[in-house]
Amino acid sequence: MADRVIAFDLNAARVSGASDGVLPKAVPATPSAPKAPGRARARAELASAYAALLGAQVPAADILEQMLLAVGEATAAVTGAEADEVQPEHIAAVLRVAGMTATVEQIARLSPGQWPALAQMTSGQLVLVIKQEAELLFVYDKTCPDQRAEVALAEFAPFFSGRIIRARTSLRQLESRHAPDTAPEHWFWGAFKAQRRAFVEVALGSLFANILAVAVSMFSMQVYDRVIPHKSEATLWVLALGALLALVLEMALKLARSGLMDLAGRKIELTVQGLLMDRLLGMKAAPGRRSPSQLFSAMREFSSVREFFTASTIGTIADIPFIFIFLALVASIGGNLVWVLLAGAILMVVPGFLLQGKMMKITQSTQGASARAAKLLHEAIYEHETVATQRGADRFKRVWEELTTLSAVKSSESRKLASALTYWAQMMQQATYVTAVMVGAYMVFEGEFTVGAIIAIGLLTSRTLAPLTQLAGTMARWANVKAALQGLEEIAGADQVQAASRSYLRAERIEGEYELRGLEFKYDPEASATVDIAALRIPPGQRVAILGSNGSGKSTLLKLLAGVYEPTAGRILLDGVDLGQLHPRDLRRAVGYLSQDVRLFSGTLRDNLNLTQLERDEDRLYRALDFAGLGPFLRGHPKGLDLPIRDGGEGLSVGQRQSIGWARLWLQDPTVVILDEPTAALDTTLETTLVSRLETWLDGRTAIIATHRVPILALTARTLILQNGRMAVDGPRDAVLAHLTKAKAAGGPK
Ligand SMILES: Nc1ncnc2c1ncn2[C@@H]1O[C@H](COP(=O)(O)OP(=O)(O)OP(=O)(O)O)[C@@H](O)[C@H]1O
Repeated sequence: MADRVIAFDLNAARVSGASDGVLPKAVPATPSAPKAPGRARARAELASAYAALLGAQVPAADILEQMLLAVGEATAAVTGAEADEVQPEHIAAVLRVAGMTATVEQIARLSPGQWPALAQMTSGQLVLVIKQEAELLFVYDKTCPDQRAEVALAEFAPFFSGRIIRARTSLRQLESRHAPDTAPEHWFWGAFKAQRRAFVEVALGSLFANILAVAVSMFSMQVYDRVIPHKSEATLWVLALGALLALVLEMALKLARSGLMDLAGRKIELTVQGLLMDRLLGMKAAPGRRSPSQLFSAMREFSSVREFFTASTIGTIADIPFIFIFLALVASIGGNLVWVLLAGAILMVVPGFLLQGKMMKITQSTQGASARAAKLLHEAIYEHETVATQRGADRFKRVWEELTTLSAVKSSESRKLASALTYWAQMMQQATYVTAVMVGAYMVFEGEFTVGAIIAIGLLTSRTLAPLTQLAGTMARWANVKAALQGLEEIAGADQVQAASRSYLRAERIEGEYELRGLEFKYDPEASATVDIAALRIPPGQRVAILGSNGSGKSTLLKLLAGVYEPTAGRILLDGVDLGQLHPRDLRRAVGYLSQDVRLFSGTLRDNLNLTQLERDEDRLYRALDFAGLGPFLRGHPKGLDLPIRDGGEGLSVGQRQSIGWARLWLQDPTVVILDEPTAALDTTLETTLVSRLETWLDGRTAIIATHRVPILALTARTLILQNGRMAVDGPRDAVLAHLTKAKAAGGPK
């Protein structure tokens, strides 16, 4: 054991490398201890090794990001002290995000059943203990040939704090690993399934509430048939008290039931809303997808789904099965009279079923018109300047009036139909009552029936049919909800950048070698290809400029290379791996994309720079701004990084926005940079300064730049020219430029 390297401080530079089998002295962790910048990363590597031991492949870079997020949430303050803030609780939280179940535990003594786990030493260091055999511990040590070292328990114990982070593979993870073909739960009804326990309780509550509800009709029957003829006051009181008690119990049960339903409804709503937002954010930017305004209004329509599935609807549905209990009761009291009720019940709901198609049509046109109106409103507000200066107000007003008229007419049609259905159901309920009493009266004439029985049946009729009146109202709203669900279904079922059902290749580091094979991309399947490149190779670290006239396909090609769009045909390989195979997280980390139009979001400038929320170092944010040429402006600004960015991303000039794009790119520090006209909005002074900084910053990075600017061209070594999406020229920059100048001088095509 003399030659092993003890890994007790794999994650802290200060004592790692203790060599001769003697345990490092415990270093008390003091708040003033010097910062260890690599420590958070080392902890992430250790957690990644632990996850791998449990069969989950989670790159350290992912864990590091999650860790910084967890630390950020915990401290809520943005400071530079990233390293020492990573506590076992944060690591456990990160392992949970990776899909495991993880806890931090205090253990009294070391026993084999506890491992593998991360053990915290008295110095605060973490050690990955793989297993325990007799008096030996096997600990992870990446410097050993088989990545493990043996340590005697007696050597380990004095430095062990007693705290461990223990993770286990969750059932969900086991399922996805070993039974990946199981059909995933439906995005909406699946959330209901998860609440089935609550629904069983609701059904039980409904059963008892409905049984108790019979009490009033039984009370009336007894009073008319027994109490009144015998004038027995005592019985009257007993019966009345019994009926009152039943009513109070029924109310208590219904209250409890609606509380349960509210809780379940809230949980369902939160799950579904979270899932929809995940799907929306994770959606592939595929051409032909629903337009942003359609997506926007589909999401807004969720409110009608939420309103529908409130306690009252669920209560109505829960009461429906008990109609049969009441009918059985009526049959036992009134015999054939039950057919009257049954016929009434059917007549009450049939129109609701028959008119569903018509309701659906009206709903679709109402929703279509209101979605278009919402889009128009959005444009009128956000593009107000263009509308005003280009004298577009009249057109906007005309379209607005058309849409609002259509939507008003259609929604009033739908309201009329809904009220007609409800009134019909109410009328049928009353008509059934009248018929039942009439038939009952004939039965009294025949001597088959008592007066009490008629009273009881009258009450039971109202009771039996009441849920159906509510059902008619519910059915009138169902078309609306169904249309909303269909819109949301498209969001929930949209192709995702990271599909849950497949596994991706993980790449800790991407060098940046591109290879295009038979690449083709079409926005419109009917039209010719916007990009069509048979073969192209870009070695790692090369700087390539892409030239071409407007609409030649430069931006589209860059989006394809950045993985924003997927090729319609052919392949794009990055470091020999198809872009579609690479894990989206690794791709996004390694490939920086600066689009032509840099977008800002409402919040502060800090929020806009730190979209990942991983940046905890204010100094780094300022250095990024310095790189992008915005440093002096913001240092002189009274609000600095807290400069508010208004709704719609207003608050900075177009050039400043492009600088923000550069600052974001600098913070991301990617190995591949894809830039679309990256200095088009910058003034020449800033462009020159930036280009001089890029000389060194671009070193070792693959850069693919669409540009018309000479200073940027000077940074590149190779020039590609696109013509109608095809590669017209590909060669060394100077040769291509010389050729272009000659062709221009000769008056030929550019
Ligand atoms: N989202 C889109 N949907 C449909 N067609 C599009 C879309 N974006 C671009 N196009 C079409 O694809 C073609 C190439 O556009 P692209 O933006 O790639 O050109 P570009 O070379 O970058 O032009 P520019 O120099 O003006 O930025 C154009 O004819 C354009 O009409």
